[in-house]
Amino acid sequence: MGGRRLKLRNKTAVLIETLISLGAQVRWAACNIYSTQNQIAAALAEAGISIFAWRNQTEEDFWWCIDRTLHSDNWQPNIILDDGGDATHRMLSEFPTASKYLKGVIEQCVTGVHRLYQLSKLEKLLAPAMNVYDSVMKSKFDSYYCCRESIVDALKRATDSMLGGKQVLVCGYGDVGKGVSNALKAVGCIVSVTEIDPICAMQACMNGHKVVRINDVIQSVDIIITCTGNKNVVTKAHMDKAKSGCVVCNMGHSNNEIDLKTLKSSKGIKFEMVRNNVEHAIWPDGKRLIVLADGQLVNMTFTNIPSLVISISACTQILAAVELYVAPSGRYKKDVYLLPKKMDEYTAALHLPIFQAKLTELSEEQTKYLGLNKQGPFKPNYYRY
Ligand SMILES: NC(=O)c1ccc[n+]([C@@H]2O[C@H](COP(=O)([O-])OP(=O)(O)OC[C@H]3O[C@@H](n4cnc5c(N)ncnc54)[C@H](O)[C@@H]3O)[C@@H](O)[C@H]2O)c1
Repeated sequence: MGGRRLKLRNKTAVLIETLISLGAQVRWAACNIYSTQNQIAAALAEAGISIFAWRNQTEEDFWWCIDRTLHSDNWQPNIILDDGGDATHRMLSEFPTASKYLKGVIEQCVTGVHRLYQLSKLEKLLAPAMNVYDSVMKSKFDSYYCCRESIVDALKRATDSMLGGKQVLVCGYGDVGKGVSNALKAVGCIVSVTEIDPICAMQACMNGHKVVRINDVIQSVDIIITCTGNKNVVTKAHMDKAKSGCVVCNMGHSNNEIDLKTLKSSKGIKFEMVRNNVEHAIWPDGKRLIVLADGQLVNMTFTNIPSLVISISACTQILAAVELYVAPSGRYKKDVYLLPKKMDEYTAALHLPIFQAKLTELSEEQTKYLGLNKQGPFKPNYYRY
């Protein structure tokens, strides 16, 4: 099957193209294809990849798509590349016998990673699992560097408004929140941050952001962006208090960081679509909030991921998949592993030539002095980049 080229460069396309070029058979299920994914779905279909996804899926549709991907027509996947853990959990609950063919699970999202560690604690993992979300290259590029650039682009495309001088509330100051806050500050926004973790809160202070509680500032902010990976961070009660014209959007993986479900089922609040993926929520007194992308990832909805980030993510995931697939039995148990440090470094090294970057080589003397191998790994697993 190798060698087929897809016409489009998106994360899924590059991942799937590389997998098929390695001889893998691939099935893809997605939850609610975003507008930017329409073309990619068409390209995948054209290339003969089985896709189970469409827009405006119901919950039932979503599980049907995952089931077709996991177990139908004598299809037995031996590697799951998951994004959120739904496929992994479905395999466990619905098709435990099919999982005997499973050599590994690769998880790329923080929510899915949490779920993997929970399964591991209960000794319920079906196969060795690799947490690529926390690999340095994946997390820094997908979460920090990419979000730092794409939030400005997404807000501009969605609202066509000036960002300078706007009061922005960023909920969560992990890698995504850091990228978002720092980018918006750089274009002149006045950024406040909410955090539950004192270390991240201190980091926000050190970068010049005010650390606040949502209730204390909600009445005055112009833009609210959730980046927590948590649920109901912005509630209906918060939105009741927000000022008219406030933009509400989410950068986290799940669409429940903003409680739009309650808002949409509230009597008296009307929703009006003003353009693709931009809605007004209208209160009986005429107040309007601008809700972007129906609470889904705002950057993914309005912009495309840069090819460098795609390449790094795909590279990390493929290396993890190959490692679990070819590992001799016994190397990995039914547990959750981080990507071996050497592979993280290898991913970085492969991308350095793009920037004409030249690494310094350790001398023999320095190698001995630091107690390292000349070819790496250059840092211990606990090193914080
Ligand atoms: N939009 C994108 O392109 C993109 C890219 C990567 C990750 N993500 C998603 O963004 C989310 C955040 O990712 P991350 O890597 O920054 O995770 P992270 O765990 O590093 O950061 C999340 C932060 O939110 C804080 N938090 C949790 N609950 C909170 C609450 N109620 N109020 C305030 N702060 C709270 C946590 O303490 C943490 O510091 C995840 O859902 C992730 O999947 C999105």
